[in-house]
Amino acid sequence: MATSLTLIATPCTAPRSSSSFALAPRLPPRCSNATAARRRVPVRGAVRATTLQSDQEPAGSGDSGATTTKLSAWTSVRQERWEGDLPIEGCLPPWLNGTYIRNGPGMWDVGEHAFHHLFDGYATLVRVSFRGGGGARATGAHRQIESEAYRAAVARGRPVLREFSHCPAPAKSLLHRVGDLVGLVTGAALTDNPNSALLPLGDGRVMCLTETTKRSVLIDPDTLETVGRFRYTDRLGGMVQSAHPIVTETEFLTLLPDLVRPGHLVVRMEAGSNERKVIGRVDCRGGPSPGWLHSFAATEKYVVVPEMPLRYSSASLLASELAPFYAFDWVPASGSYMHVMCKSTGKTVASVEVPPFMAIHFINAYEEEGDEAAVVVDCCEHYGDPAIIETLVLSRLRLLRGKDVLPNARVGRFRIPLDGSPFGELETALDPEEHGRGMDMCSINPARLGRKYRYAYACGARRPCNFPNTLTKIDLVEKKAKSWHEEGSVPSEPFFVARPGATDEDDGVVISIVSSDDGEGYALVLDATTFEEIARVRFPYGLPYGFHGCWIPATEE
Ligand SMILES: CC(=O)/C=C/C=C(C)/C=C/C1=C(C)CCCC1(C)C
Ligand SMILES: CC(/C=C/C=O)=C\C=C\C=O
Ligand SMILES: [Fe+2]
Repeated sequence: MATSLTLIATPCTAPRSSSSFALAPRLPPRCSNATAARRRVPVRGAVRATTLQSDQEPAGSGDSGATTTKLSAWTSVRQERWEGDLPIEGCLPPWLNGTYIRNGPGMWDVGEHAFHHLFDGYATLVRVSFRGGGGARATGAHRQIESEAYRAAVARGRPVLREFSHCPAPAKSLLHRVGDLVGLVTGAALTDNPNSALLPLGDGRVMCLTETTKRSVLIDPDTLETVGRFRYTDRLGGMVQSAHPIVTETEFLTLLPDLVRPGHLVVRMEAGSNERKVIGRVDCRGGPSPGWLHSFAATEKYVVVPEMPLRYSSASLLASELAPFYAFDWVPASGSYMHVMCKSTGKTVASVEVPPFMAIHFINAYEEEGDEAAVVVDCCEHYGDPAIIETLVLSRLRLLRGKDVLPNARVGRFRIPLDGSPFGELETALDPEEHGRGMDMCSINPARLGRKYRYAYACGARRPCNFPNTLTKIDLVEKKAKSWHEEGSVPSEPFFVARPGATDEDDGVVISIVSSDDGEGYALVLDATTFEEIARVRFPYGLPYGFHGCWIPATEE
């Protein structure tokens, strides 16, 4: 593991104590916001880079009521590559040995171009490696993923490929227009910006991907370097995929939406292989194209394929124009469905109509046996309303801090009967007031994947707010939630890491990266049982928001 500077951490101090030092980054970060000034603040002999107030923020808009904000969550923190030792406040558990990496957008500006939507940002990795116990230490790193989309944008000073909310202007010459058309039909004009999932595969490789099938990349989890392309040896084709394959030690399961003949291929790839094999195909029931499928769920025996009324817009993709929801149309009359495919036979064993739903992230699913055999599927459900997509527009995130404009969300629980009934149920798993009616960016104990489970960790809301601002532990049995909140701070997905040898479902820690109101960035470690803070590990500068994390346990030394 490369580290650039000497350690000045003071392990096992009280949480939030400031008895440790920030270190100078190898390259000082630059805030891309042209109006933001920067200064270097000496901290006990070391230096800390701080983003000063951006005038994009209206006075008095912070949810702390302050007139200024230094929050870095929605700013491009320009950091091609940074590595360093990180001071620890609090006490890391002795067993916490390994690397947490988070992927997400983090660079929303290139040249003169400023992206419009949270999902557009170029993929940015942030790593914290922990060694707990007596000689506790933590090291950090921050690096851009070198996708084709990112490299081309940096070279040309503007985005070149289609991103989530951005379509490049059509070419001027006839010859180039023909080139554009070929790019649209083949999918070559789409981004490969892999800012969604970060997947340690069963064979040790670490993959980053987005929803286009164009290119997924492999990264080095120590240096965060982009080491190459993940090349599939099959010829399954297609333009889009789920951003959240379900990965275990032995396999990689994913869904490939078919935009031509509306349906989904359910595919599996064995650990160590580069070849996806088709398990089966599910036809869509509503039209005119498959529902957006950012994630899905699976039980031990079945794969659950969701079909919601926010549907891919083929016209938007072929004409390189934005649809009402960027690449999607909201078609409520087309209905909502859930399909269940048996993993071993590829047969669809249930296909039911369900109440209208809107879900980006599925939490988990499990089988219920007996006379009323069913598949239970949980998701972060936005009350069948696609408004959440618009909530994630960057100007709204920056300008509406402290305004109560975050749409309500809940833990939606589907019950899909396996007896041939035509309808499935959708209920609210616990009173949404328990988590402030905000709910997204979830994780569970991976040992409970596809099995009956009790706890989910997610971002909830302390209102008023325009974005989820708490970390919440949901108890689906007691129907209660415990929350962590810090005024004005934006925490990212709480990621559960089990204590080695644990048998209780919540025996472990939860890690999140927080961008705080005072411009700081730190990794927060909560005790997953009590949901109390046990440590924070500070970066010497503020960090941008990010989506999803992963954990790579240290190998024995
Ligand atoms: C990060 C996240 O939650 C979602 C990202 C989705 C992306 C980048 C979607 C990209 C797409 C295009 C650029 C055009 C084709 C359709 C679609 C896959 C939505
Ligand atoms: C950040 C987010 C939704 C927040 C809703 O409250 C969705 C991110 C999706 C990418 O993985
Ligand atoms: Fe996601």
